[in-house]
Amino acid sequence: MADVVIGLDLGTGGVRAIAVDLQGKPIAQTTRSYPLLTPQPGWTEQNPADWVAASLEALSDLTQKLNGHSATALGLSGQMHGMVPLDADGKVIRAAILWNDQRTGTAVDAIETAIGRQELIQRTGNPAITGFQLPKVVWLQTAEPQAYDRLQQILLPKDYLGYVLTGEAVTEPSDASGTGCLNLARQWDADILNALEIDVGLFPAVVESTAIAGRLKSEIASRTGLPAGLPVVAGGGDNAAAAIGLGISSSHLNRGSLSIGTSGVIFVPCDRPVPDPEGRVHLFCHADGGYHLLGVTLAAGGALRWYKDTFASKLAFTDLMEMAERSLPGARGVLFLPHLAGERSPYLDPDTRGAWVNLSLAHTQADLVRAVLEGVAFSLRTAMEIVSEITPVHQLLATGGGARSNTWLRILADILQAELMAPSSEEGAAYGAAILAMVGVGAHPDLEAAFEILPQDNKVVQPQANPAYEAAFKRYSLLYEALKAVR
Ligand SMILES: Nc1ncnc2c1ncn2[C@@H]1O[C@H](COP(=O)(O)OP(=O)(O)O)[C@@H](O)[C@H]1O
Ligand SMILES: O=C(CO)[C@@H](O)[C@H](O)COP(=O)(O)O
Repeated sequence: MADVVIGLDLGTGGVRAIAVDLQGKPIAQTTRSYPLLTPQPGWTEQNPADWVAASLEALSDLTQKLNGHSATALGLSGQMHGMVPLDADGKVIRAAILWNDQRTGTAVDAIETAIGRQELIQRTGNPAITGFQLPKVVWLQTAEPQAYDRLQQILLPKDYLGYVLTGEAVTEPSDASGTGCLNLARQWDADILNALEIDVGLFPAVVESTAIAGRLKSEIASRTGLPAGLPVVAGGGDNAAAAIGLGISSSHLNRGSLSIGTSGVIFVPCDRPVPDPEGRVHLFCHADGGYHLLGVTLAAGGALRWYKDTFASKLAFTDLMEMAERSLPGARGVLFLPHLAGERSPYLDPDTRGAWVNLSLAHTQADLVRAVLEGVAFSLRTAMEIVSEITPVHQLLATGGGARSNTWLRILADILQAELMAPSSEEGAAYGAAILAMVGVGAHPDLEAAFEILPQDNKVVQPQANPAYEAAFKRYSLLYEALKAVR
């Protein structure tokens, strides 16, 4: 039977593992979920042990579905910006703090005071941002000094999993650039770290995204059914990996991606590092050696999951989509500000919160849930307008759990006024991780060659003009400032 390559994405809601043959065809996939911990308002954490258990279960389950195919490599992707603190024995010191945690506002102020906002943007592409890893390290220094004193290594979520799988601790530029202390030359910025009295030795070596990070340990092989010594490729942060899986690279400009995961993301590749001077959207390294801009809505799919868990726990996401169809474009006047976890683009405000406005006795659940879908789209349109000031984008390939819904894709296309292309099978970042691994082990000579095997059967959603959305977007754009007064 043919060889396959495995891609594993350590997402926020759970892990997805996929086996892909060398012609790009998905052969099997598995998922496992794990809990999101919120020990205090605005805090989000996960236990790395839960990631490891779920990943090993998913890999073992996947191995049993290979039907004679043999795995020849494993590529990694995962949620960005998390902090996994390890002691001298490589043991986890405390729960991981995640990308959408908002406890580090004071640390952000301290970093910008020490370095300067514009200096940070010029060096790293971004200002200090609460969800990034560096503010978490600064927070640990003062809030948990005993833990900080034990610190010997700081890893990102997917890189911690790679460390467990191979014993090697490395990272790669697309994820590392989301820490806030990797400079645009793809090196840890010693000046920034020295100014904050943080030892640069705490951070792992940076290898290329297609580099072999290590080889599967025999104890992991016995627990998963994968071969000992299997090459594990460094991979990419979830958005860069998802973009690679869609063939989005710095050598094909004006074609970006739209991811509706827990977060909502507009990803636009660029061939040179041009930051937003106000830092309203991110500039990160891409997994192809180039760069990309990223507009982020922190609670996108996460806002819909919140709605489901809070108001409709017995319904499936598909039921909620049908419900939204029973309302009208513009949600019959109801607006939703999706700032349930604070917000990144464009406000960089950890303290902003979500809201429904313009409710009346005539409104129904259908209007409320549609307003959530439209509010996420309005938020992403705000980010896309900023990204387009720097590099125009005409086409977006859609990925993430939300891209499974034709209802949400239609709303997104009409509000973003962009042509959306959705792959027939929504594999997301895990698929891109498999593509990176194929290049890493030489199954394809480079990414351009690997892009030739990507599925082309995308569903196209052309934007339709809708005055209701244009009027609603004008009102939506006033909400953030209007609601500041009532916090
Ligand atoms: N059938 C669906 N229709 C609409 N939205 C969906 C559907 N399935 C999942 N979602 C949305 O996708 C989100 C999960 O997307 P995913 O890419 O798996 O997230 P993550 O990588 O953050 O774990 C869910 O929170 C939900 O909001
Ligand atoms: O913070 C960002 C990007 O800057 C998020 O994209 C996280 O990487 C989480 O991704 P999802 O779990 O929402 O896919």
